[in-house]
Amino acid sequence: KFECIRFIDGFSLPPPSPAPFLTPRTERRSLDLRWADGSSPAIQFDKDKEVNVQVVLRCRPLSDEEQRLNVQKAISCIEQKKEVIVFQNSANKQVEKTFLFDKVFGPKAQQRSIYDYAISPFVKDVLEGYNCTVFAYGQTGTGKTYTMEGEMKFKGGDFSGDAGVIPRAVRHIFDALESQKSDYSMKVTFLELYNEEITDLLVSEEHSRTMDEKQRRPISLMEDGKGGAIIRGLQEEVVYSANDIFNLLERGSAKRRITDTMLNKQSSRSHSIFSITIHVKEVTLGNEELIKCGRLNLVDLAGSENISKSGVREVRAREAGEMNKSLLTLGRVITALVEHSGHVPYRDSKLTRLLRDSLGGKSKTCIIATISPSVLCLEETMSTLDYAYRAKSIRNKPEANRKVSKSVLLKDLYSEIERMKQDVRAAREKNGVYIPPERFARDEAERKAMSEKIEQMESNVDLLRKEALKFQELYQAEQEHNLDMESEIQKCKESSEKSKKTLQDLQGVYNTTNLMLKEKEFIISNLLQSENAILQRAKQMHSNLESASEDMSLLLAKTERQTKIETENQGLVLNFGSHLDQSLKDLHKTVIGSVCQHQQVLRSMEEHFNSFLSTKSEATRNLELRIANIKDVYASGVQGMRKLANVLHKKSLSDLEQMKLSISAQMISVENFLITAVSEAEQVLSDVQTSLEEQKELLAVSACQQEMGLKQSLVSTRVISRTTIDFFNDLQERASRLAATVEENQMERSHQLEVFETKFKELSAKEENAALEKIAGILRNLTSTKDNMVLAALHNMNNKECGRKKDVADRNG
Ligand SMILES: Nc1ncnc2c1ncn2[C@@H]1O[C@H](COP(=O)(O)OP(=O)(O)OP(=O)(O)O)[C@@H](O)[C@H]1O
Repeated sequence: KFECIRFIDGFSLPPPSPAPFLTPRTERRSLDLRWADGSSPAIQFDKDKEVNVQVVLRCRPLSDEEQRLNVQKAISCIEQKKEVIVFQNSANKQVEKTFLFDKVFGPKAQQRSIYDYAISPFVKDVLEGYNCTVFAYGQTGTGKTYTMEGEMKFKGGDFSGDAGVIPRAVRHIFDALESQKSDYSMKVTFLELYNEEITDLLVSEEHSRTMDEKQRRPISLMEDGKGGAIIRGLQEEVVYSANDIFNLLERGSAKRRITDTMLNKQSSRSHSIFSITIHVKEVTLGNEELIKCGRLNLVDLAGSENISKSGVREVRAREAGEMNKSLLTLGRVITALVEHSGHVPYRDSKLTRLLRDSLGGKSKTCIIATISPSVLCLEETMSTLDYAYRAKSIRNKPEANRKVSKSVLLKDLYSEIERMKQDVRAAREKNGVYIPPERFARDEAERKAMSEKIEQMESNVDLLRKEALKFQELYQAEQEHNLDMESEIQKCKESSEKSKKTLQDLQGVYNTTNLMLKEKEFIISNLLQSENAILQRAKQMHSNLESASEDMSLLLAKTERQTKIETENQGLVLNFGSHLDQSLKDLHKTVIGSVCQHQQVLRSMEEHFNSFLSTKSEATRNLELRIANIKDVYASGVQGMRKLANVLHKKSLSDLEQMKLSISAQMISVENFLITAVSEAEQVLSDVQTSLEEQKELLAVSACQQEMGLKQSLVSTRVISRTTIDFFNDLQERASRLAATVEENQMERSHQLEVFETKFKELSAKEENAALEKIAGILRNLTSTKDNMVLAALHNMNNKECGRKKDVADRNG
């Protein structure tokens, strides 16, 4: 009979089985193994020291087949920089995405390098009493089994260069123990998790055949009530040498379920966990013997695969679905750990229950993510890289297991032996009864209590299921309501878009009106300019008239008639000037009035537009605020629902009553939330409608005002143009009259000038003749005077000559 062995204090390690120095023979026993015990009284070194899960990436080379088909590579590994670059084609562009890991191994990396870097340090930690886990994760056919197991044929106890992590770790552990020269014992387990069922890979065919039905209990995973898991019925094999382990490995791995898929000829369809547990004896100063215990878990996960790509059908497709399900749970656990969510869904799959201590627990963990370089596997490669990259952020708090004194271990062992002896005695003495009555009674009581508990739990589960259904319905109703709200929001958005459009149209109308007004202003300024020019001309004409009146007054002074005409003309001109002044004043007033009117219209329109715009923007702001509020309410509602789901989940495990209370409270809160959301939505709708009504009214008023303004401006423009035309007609008439008068005056003046000219000519001719006569008289007088003077001078000169001649004659003679 195989029995479970109790552990000291709920400790997470297997029981202290005899070390080589205690039991020098191989034995096989069925054991309860405890994993991931949250309450482990382990000795804590660096209690608060958290370390990240180490993530190593390995990219395999292209297979012979892929090379033959000339498949393109989409991955580049830069080992020195610990980077992986993925080349993706998106919208005819090549996009590069880079991922950074703790270590990157390219296609040429050797099995030995990976072991030396990723696993070798764990051997020392295990011998120090730590639990360590290495697991390989990746798409089907990317080299997980190759990395973890590799070549498993051991010739003469030695392995080839292709041997993977497991055989290398085994050899390393034995070498280390030998060099330490310490006493130790070692046990191994090898299990397979297939379709959520655990199979022992170390049970030999012969052994399972000899076991009767009762003895062949299925291996079950049980809660230990402290957050850990117990694998009931898993065989532990005590080993004494590396060769023992190699033999077991060959046997176990041959039993793994493999199949031929399109991606891998020997695809593992299950997750496998190979564990080595080592007890090492340590002698303290007081000569007390302590036992250290460490465990190395080596996990080869099934391939994460795309069912259509891997080409599996029917049974295999279901199998792949199960595999993906447990991997999905693993993904959710990683996400929850990375995001520090309150609830980590370890319990959702056996795989995550087994790996609990390795992810976010007290173990030291290394993940080897494997990928293919092929461009055809890009989608799965990206998913593996994302998965592995996220896992880098998981933090574990490694703790070494408590060292147990040898005496305590022996005490436990003796009590165990005693129990077994009792069993044997009972079997011998009472034919057909295999256990002592006390134990039978105790077991019966336990069984009864358990079955009661199971019944109660089942009824609880039913109730919870019903509650969950209710909440699912509530959630669906809420989702529908949210959809309605979303469509309402969409409608609101559309109406706000329409309003924006109308506003833009109005803006356009406003712009064109502005342009028109500017044109009118331009016309008015032109009119003012022409008015100024007319005024100038009038002034000029005025000055011309003044000069003409001066001329006329001159002429009037000359003739009586001229004076009369002048007076008439002056009267006419004065009359015209006053008329002209009056007309110009009228025109000026009309123009100023029209300009004022235009300006008023413009101002009122501008004010109206400004107020309309501010109201509009206020309404839009309010609308946006309300939409944001609704979104917030919606988000908080969803968050509330999520929290509610979490709370329900937790509560369902412990206290149904409390849960009911919480459910009713939550229901009230959900109801309140719904009522608030509905009233909010109604409020928003009514607000939106009122704002739309207001906008409509504003638009109608603005249109009326614009129409009135335009009509007024049209009327005033017509008045201006009519006045201007009248004024020009009047001006033309007056100008023609003035021209006629001026012509008349000119004719009169030219006649007067002609008369004046003839008279002047006559007078001047007379004066000229008189002057000529006078000049002739003067000249005559002057000539006679000169003649007389010449005669007198000649007489004088003759006298003087006669005198000189007399003198000369006197002297001579
Ligand atoms: N780094 C590598 N170097 C050489 N060959 C490799 C490498 N990685 C994988 N291979 C080869 O690729 C094939 C598939 O590898 P393996 O069976 O280990 O993939 P797997 O990820 O375990 O797939 P599955 O999930 O289907 O079990 C094997 O023939 C293996 O020898």
